[in-house]
Amino acid sequence: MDIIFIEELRAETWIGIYPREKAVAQTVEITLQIGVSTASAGASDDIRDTVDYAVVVERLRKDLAASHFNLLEKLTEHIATWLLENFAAQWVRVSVAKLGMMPGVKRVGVVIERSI
Ligand SMILES: Nc1nc2c(c(=O)[nH]1)N=C([C@H](O)[C@@H](O)CO)CN2
Repeated sequence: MDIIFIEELRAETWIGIYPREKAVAQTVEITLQIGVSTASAGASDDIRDTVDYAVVVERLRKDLAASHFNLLEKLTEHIATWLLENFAAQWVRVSVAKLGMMPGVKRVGVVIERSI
């Protein structure tokens, strides 16, 4: 399995179970591993034969700016499903973290793997 990855993407979204989290968008940090054959693009050198990571980042930021979820579990599942349904991905590993939520903790988050 070949992998296209996007690491530590920062995006704004509405996420959390507490009223203060529902009142203001917050930044999440996302790492994606997208399992897709890169053999065609490796041969053709043509962006149309692969997953364009710039397109993934742009569309994901737009999608998340309008998304409201309670749990990181739900947000992470949403991203995994979106990748599998909209790109030529066969497998994805999605990590979503909140930053500085608690004193003495750098990140909290969820990592999932899904496949078609
Ligand atoms: N397993 C989870 N635990 C918690 C979540 C979550 O999304 N998944 N969320 C919260 C709050 O929204 C938290 O981020 C506030 O600090 C608490 N626990």
